[in-house]
Amino acid sequence: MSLLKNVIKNADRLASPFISVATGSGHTAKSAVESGADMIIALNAGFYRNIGYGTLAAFMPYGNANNQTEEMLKYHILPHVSSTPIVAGVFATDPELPVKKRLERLKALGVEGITNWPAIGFIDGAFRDHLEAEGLGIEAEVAMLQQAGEMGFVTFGFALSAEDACTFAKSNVDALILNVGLTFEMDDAIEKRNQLQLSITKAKEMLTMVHDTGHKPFSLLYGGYVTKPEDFDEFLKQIPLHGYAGGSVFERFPVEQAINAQVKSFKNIPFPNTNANTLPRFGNLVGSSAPMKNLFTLIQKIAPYNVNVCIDGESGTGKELVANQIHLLSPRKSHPFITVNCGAIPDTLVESEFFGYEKGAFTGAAMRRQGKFELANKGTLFLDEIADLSPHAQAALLRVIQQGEIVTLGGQKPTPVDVRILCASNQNLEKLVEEGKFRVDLYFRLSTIIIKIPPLRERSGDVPLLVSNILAKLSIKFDKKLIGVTNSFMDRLKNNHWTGNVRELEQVITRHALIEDAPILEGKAFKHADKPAITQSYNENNHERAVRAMREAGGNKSKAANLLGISRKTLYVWIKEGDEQL
Ligand SMILES: Nc1ncnc2c1ncn2[C@@H]1O[C@H](COP(=O)(O)OP(=O)(O)OP(=O)(O)O)[C@@H](O)[C@H]1O
Repeated sequence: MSLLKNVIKNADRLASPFISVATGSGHTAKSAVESGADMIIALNAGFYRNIGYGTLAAFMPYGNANNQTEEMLKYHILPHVSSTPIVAGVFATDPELPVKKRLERLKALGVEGITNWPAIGFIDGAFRDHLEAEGLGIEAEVAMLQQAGEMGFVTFGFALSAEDACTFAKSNVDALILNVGLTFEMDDAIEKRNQLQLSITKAKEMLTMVHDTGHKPFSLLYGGYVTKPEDFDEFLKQIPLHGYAGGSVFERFPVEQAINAQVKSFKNIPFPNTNANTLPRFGNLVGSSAPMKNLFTLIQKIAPYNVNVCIDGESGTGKELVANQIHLLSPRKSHPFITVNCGAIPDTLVESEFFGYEKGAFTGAAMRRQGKFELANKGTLFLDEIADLSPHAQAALLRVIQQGEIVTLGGQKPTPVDVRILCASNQNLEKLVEEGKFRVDLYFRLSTIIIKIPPLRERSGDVPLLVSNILAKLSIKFDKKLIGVTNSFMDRLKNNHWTGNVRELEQVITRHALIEDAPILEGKAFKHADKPAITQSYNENNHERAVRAMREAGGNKSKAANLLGISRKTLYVWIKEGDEQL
């Protein structure tokens, strides 16, 4: 069964809102995948938006809407998507192919779901009456979705009114996308609240009428006055929605950053009344051991103040989750949270990554590009793997921290930026300072507060909670009943060394959930399969372990990182450590 079908079937057990991005280009699809979106909807509206038309242009069946969508999928979107489920927006009347043929072609491309688009619901008045009379109205959309359902697609009824939503629900669509209007950004706070409340009322009315029909399809919100995570949080508090299907909230300029920052924050919104939420947690951090409770208290204390924080912890201990939680508990929470992986920036690109560039600043600079500091303005910048910054990059970073302003490449005058910096490292920064590899002045600027996340082996009491949390997520993902692990397996998990910490635990549980057939995992294969010789040879250093893992994985970096239970980023660091020793 497809991933999408599983999620929909287990909708009431979702731990966090289901977030989809409606895309009309390869660029936005790529960002959606990178941001961890649960689904992508390919709509030609996004295509028109990209070439500068208002979205209404997309509702006109210019040319052949289905040809456009199919080509957009084939040449732009699919090359960037591997496992994220894709839903295609299909026009119910196709001038070129019988609808069944069109759906077959989309199936062959790997599309998992179908929605009615351009939706007739956008059209009203006499024109709609004529279209309905011609058989081009909602009945045609219902018939198209029914055909898609019979062919094994997951069907999404895209509805603009309560009546249309009920029509789709009664025709047994798998899911509804409830459009509550266009997305508007508004400066006037009172007006925005009013408009938001109006769209909440509209969505509530739509969903109540649908539920009154006796149908309870998976329901996603679309559009509306939703530009910030708090806006969607308001909806979730008042209406039993399963998630957000996008609209232009994610496709704002600069697109890549907007999608990335927004999707993550939307997914972080606590979802009321789920099993996974009954676990002791602090935001998305699960834990109840004494060191974790201390950590949560410390985060709570320091988060509201505008101080830079350095997060210190081994690979996979949850440094990014901690950084995100600090941001969410700060007054900056409605501004961007931008992550930079310092290990991934080549030295020559440091300035353009951090500060951005003007059009024409160098060959190839076809348009102005904002740097990470500008993107994070008023928000939080999370510098991951900070120890990987070259001396040159360290100097550039220190300058902007000291001066509170940036100058873009090719730019003339400095622009002030207001950014809180959080950084993380899985190497000992103090030691690097002593060794002269990290600037002491920068270290002091970044480490006003140091937060240490204890390795998992020092808080084995958290293992059962983490296992429950992982199983809850996996049982939805794989549509398997996963209740727990046997006592003997739990003892072994609690006593394991966990070099790769929580990430490694996630990988071990995932492997067992897949290979074992019972709802209670026994972990018979654990010793041999999950603790290969590489993790048992404690006298090997990280570089040697990385090299051995690379050999075992036949040179495949992702596989090697998996074997060690570390991220690819960390694998690079470990491989590089050897070069430095030579
Ligand atoms: N306390 C926790 N509760 C729930 N999940 C956790 C916790 N700690 C870590 N995780 C999960 O473990 C994985 C690794 O977390 P994260 O990426 O934040 O670690 P990291 O320390 O930043 O790793 P790296 O140094 O390798 O980048 C993620 O899937 C995260 O959700």
